[in-house]
Amino acid sequence: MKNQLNISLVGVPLDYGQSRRGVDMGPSAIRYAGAVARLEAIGHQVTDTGDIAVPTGERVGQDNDGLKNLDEVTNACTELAERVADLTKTGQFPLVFGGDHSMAIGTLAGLSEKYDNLGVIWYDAHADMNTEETSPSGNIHGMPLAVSLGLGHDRLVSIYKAGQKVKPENIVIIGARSVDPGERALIRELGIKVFTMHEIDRDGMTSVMKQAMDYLTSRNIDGLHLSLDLDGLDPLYTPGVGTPVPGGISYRESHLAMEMLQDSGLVTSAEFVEVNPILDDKNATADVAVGLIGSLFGETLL
Ligand SMILES: NC(=[NH2+])NCCC[C@H](N)C(=O)O
Ligand SMILES: [Mn+2]
Ligand SMILES: [Mn+2]
Repeated sequence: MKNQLNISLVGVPLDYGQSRRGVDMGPSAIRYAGAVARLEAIGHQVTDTGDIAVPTGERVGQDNDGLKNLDEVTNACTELAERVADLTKTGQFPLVFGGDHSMAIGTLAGLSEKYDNLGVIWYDAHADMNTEETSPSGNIHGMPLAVSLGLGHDRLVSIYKAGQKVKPENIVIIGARSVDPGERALIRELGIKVFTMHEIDRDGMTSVMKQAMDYLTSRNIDGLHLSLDLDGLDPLYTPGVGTPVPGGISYRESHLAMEMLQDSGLVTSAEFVEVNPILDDKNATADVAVGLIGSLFGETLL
């Protein structure tokens, strides 16, 4: 992605994957923070394809099999998968704004249309690898990585097409510091590569990103998706998230990570999720998201 890209934005105003209202306004907040102008200033061609349809108004969702709002999440992810698949077919770079992280089920399903061996960087305080059996909350935003591995409720696993969308050995989690017991067991069982805050503290972000990218290129990935949950950063920098966890990645480390991804030329799609303007401090979290987008897409200081 060194060169000028054709970037297509997709908004996913989805808050049904968790219990705190307001994250449905994330895509607007990121747009208001100037995402399009920032990308155009770098020289990219940007098309905003608008938002995925999500029911608004008083919450209508219901629990099914221990999953909150299964219908609403399934419907939104199905539409998103189709939109993302279409964009990859026409050579567009899909850049998706959320919305709660359950939307990644749709993004990854759509990407599986083009990529047989997709790499995924999951930048997050959480592993998002619960299933309805292990989830402490029933919130689907804690499950998208498990679902994309083919694990979890059949209706979620069969969104867009049946089965696994991403291989366990092609995933790298960065920034983890809140992992549930069932997720820990699954990480061990599948041998998922995780750089927790411990490795970031001990080795530094430069080394962690080098290791992550060396690992992924050794898997011969045919594309790389960045799924960036704003709660991966310390809530000091990104207070507008529904599940903040202290002791997170710093602002500087995050910019460095984005710059290293840009330099690698590996990234073929990205999503920025969990921006909740109601919980935010004067759109600070969306501002950080747009700054990181700038670094990811080639903005330089000089
Ligand atoms: N995308 C997120 N913010 N996920 C938070 C998940 C929290 C917790 N592990 C759960 O399953 O409910
Ligand atoms: Mn998270
Ligand atoms: Mn997440």
